[in-house]
Amino acid sequence: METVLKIQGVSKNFNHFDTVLHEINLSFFAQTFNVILGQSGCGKSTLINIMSGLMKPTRGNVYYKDLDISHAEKKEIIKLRRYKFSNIFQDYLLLSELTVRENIELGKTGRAHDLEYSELTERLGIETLAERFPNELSGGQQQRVSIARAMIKNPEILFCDEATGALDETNSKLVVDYLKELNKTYGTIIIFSTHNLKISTVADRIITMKDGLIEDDYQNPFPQSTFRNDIRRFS
Ligand SMILES: Nc1ncnc2c1ncn2[C@@H]1O[C@H](COP(=O)(O)OP(=O)(O)OP(=O)(O)O)[C@@H](O)[C@H]1O
Repeated sequence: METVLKIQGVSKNFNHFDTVLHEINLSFFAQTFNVILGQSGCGKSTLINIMSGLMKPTRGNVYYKDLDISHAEKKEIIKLRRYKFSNIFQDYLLLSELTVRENIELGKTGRAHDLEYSELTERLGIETLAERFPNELSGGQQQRVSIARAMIKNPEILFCDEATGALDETNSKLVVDYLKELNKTYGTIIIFSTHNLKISTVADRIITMKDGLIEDDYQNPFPQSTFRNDIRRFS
């Protein structure tokens, strides 16, 4: 399988002494759905931000194919983030002065493989909200708008940082099933960080983190094609 993203010896310190990631080594492969599981504070968001070129590691390297993102020029990272990478952020980051439609269309690249606004918003159950402003939406609606904005460019890698945290079971299923479909249809690499164990049922691979370290990393022998979030127990 083709390696698309490779993290080599990545550590991150905040304030010169707080080490929140310790020498992480990971590779992500084409067309895979990956879940990073771990409790709050274990370093998932920091790792996602570093992998997606939003933050520099203190030590180590992040490669997108042959490009060392951790040492690349800003303009190369901007181009990569414009066309290849997309992030769903935990705190939505919607622009308050723009409508839902304008917020979502900000994510477009203008290239042929952008997704259709109408299909995307229908799939996410937000098709009636186009003219509203973010402060007129519930938390779950805002989260789905931010998901649509990240999806619309149909990226090669979609980084999802606790992307269903504000959603009820029905809407979590809408989102996770759509992510799974994008993964199957377009080969989108999904890297989904969460503390919700249930989401890992649809993943090809499950990486668990603890205290800034990779604790476990294994293939899911039976990835589900749709998200069963009504399962209460795991065996
Ligand atoms: N900018 C920062 N400055 C200092 N410490 C930070 C900064 N960002 C994160 N941290 C610390 O790094 C550690 C990891 O945080 P991170 O947000 O990566 O964890 P997480 O696993 O994503 O948590 P959650 O699931 O709650 O989002 C935490 O102890 C946090 O307090």
